[in-house]
Amino acid sequence: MAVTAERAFRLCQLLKGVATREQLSLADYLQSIPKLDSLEDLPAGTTVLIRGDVDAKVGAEVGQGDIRLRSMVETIKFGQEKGFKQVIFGHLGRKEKDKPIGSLAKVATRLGKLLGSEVPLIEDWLDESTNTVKDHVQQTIGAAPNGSVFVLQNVRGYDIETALWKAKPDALAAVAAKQATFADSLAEKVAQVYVNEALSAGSLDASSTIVPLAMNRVALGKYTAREFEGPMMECMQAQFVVFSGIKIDKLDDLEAMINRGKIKTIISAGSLAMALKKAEALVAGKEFNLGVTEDPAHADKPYYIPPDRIEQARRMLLAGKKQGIEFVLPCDFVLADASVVETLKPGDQQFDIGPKTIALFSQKIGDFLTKHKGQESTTVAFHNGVFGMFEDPRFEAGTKAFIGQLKRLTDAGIKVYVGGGEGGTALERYGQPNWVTHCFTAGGTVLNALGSEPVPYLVALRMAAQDA
Ligand SMILES: Nc1ncnc2c1ncn2[C@@H]1O[C@H](COP(=O)(O)OP(=O)(O)OP(=O)(O)O)[C@@H](O)[C@H]1O
Ligand SMILES: O=C(O)[C@H](O)COP(=O)(O)O
Repeated sequence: MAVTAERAFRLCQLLKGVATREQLSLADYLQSIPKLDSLEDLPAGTTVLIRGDVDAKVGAEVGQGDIRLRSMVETIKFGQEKGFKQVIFGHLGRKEKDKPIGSLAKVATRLGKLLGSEVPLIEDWLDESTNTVKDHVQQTIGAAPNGSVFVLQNVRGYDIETALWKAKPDALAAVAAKQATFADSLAEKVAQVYVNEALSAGSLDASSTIVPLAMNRVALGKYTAREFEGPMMECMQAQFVVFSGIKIDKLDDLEAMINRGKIKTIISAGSLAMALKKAEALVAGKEFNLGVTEDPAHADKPYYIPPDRIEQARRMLLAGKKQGIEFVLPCDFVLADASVVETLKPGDQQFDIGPKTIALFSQKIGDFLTKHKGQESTTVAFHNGVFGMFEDPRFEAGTKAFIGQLKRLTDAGIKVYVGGGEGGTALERYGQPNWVTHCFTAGGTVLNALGSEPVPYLVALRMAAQDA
């Protein structure tokens, strides 16, 4: 089915929040999107385009840096058994000024190893002057035997992929028209069946949003469907939530989780905690200086927290307290010179929680365990983010210590889930996989699913499935 610029425009409006979205739950999205097994009836030789989770830093040995690739194997094997010709496409990293975009060569090689078959990489596959697929792609796939698997070179090498990211409302129609051409060309020259097996591809990329609209059939891959239906649905019920990191827009996700009414305890650090700390002081009629974090001279910095976020934090605190939620916030901080302070002065910046906070968090975990004694098997904890600039050993202590606390919760019988992203990296660095119940292979997607915004590719797949 051709996308038509209007349908693409409609989807772009929904994704950018310009048009009003239906209020749907994660379960509603999952119900409306077909699963991989729905493609059982397709004959051998059918070409299937797979949006794959190829954003992986593949290490030297199998098992190193390839967890996202391994997550795709079951779905690809299903297609191989059916005799489909499968074309995997997706992104690796982001375009950075003066740096060449990453190549998927290592990813294709590792996928080949995991599948036990050759996985050729198709280079130079898009004509950017027209946003159409080059003819050699069709010829290569056409000549390949059934069961073949290909990888298209990094889709982010082409500007069309991320054209929606920064598009302003008045530019949406033009961007949608170009992306519709791209999607239609993939449908005409590559495949009319599309599978999303890219749990982490939560950005507004054309490959995971507009492209499915051009397809006759769409489906959610086995791993992705299972992750949403199992662990993600369970995290919706989390009573214990740890939220940290530097991105202040995570406040929206935490607010949505609070409004769901299940949370009993929130431990926070990083920017979110700074906003909550300030809000807590304001509610108590006190002052708490955030240092450079609230200084408008730093408004262009990632750690800057604007006044409207403080107001939001105040609203969240009040709503949370009404529900009986306990907010556990840092009481000391590590500064740039590694000194530890309990209050910040103008000009100060915090890079980690201090030792008193580490002890406080440990004590609060103990309190939580005591309170939930006997109910451990039905209690869920969700952990997102890191407590400081942990990549620098001077500021890793808070993050490192807390990974041990996750083990403590798991050992007590509580189900502990870790959102991917930096929280997942910290678990890898300071702990063992079995210290938690499950670690997601995605960060942003998990926050979207649990938080305030729907996952863009679920919105797109639902629309594609309804129209197909
Ligand atoms: N004071 C701080 N507290 C927390 N993180 C900080 C701080 N200062 C710098 N950072 C950096 O912020 C990054 C983590 O924040 P971010 O909000 O991006 O979390 P994340 O885990 O990547 O999120 P996601 O799970 O959404 O991918 C780390 O690279 C960390 O070094
Ligand atoms: O690594 C990730 O989190 C995903 O691949 C998404 O990457 P992006 O934030 O560059 O879209």
